[in-house]
Amino acid sequence: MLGFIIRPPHQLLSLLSCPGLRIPRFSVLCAPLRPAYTIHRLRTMAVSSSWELPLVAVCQVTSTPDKEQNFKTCAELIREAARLGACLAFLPEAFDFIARDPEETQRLSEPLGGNLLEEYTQLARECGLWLSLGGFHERGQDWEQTQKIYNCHVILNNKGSVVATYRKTHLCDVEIPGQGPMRESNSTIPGPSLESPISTPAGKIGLAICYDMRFPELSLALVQAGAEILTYPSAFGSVTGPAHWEVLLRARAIETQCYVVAAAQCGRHHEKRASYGHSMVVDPWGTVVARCSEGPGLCLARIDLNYLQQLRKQLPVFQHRRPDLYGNLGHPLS
Ligand SMILES: O=C(O)CNC(=O)[C@H](CS)NC(=O)CCC(=O)C(=O)O
Repeated sequence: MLGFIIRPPHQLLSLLSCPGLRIPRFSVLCAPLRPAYTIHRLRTMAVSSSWELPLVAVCQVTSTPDKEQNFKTCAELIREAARLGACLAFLPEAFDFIARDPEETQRLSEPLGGNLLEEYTQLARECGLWLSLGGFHERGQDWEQTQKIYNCHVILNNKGSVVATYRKTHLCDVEIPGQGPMRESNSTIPGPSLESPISTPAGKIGLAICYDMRFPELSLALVQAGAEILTYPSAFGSVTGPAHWEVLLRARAIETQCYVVAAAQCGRHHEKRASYGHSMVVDPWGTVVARCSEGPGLCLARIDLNYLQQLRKQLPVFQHRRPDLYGNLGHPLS
């Protein structure tokens, strides 16, 4: 029987539905993987180990313009993540709201010191969880002059303190037939800098947001600065999603030899906008070790940094680069 086990401990996959009544559609359990999950559990209990690895939760939601309802849905998933033993929960880009137009985006936005972040601070404390708030519509210090926001990825520790912020540097101004135009720069100012990876109980996290995943230079800069986990909280389009989402995330994981965590928006946000879903965790080998389906819910994965180190030794691409031929793609961060 053990011959059938193809998933080593770091590749533990589990998919869970959220029991909350307010969540309209649940993630489905991925049936073919269940036997591997069970057998794997028997084996690792004998050998021990993988259950001590940090567990992370990836939350998938359908944000709407209703901020209060969005908070309730996210809070329910975060509490579920804590009950299941996660140390860190990831929320997608625009977890706070998805508005119908730039005017509504401006009106609903808040500063980092506003009420919404305060509620998340209390939630992180109450649950004892670290939170990746993947894209907050932030009124920055220049709000009065610009009337534009930043798309800000905020990391809270388990005491609720803001320990890192990254403001999306590549804005999504694209026009894809069938998807509706995206003009992020109508409401948003691009962030001025990359941020150094931040130490968390799951590993060193490099911060990015959604459309940033199309720029491998950014992921190389983050890994060269020490990232072990890359995060791409997203609200990915319903046309680009099926074609590009998984391929891009797996490519970023393979070429950087990092875990990639991508919490996604899913479903219909309002009459003009829908997102692709399929939140996932990819390991440094490029295997998708956890994924959500199309509806709201969460999935969980264990992060095995020993596996990451072992792989980087076995396949030392970072020692084989030829900056003499193409320059240093991805400069060291300060
Ligand atoms: O609008 C908000 O409130 C929050 N921001 C977003 O949802 C952004 C800009 S419209 N979406 C993306 O970057 C999708 C990228 C994408 O779909 C791709 O790269 O294919």
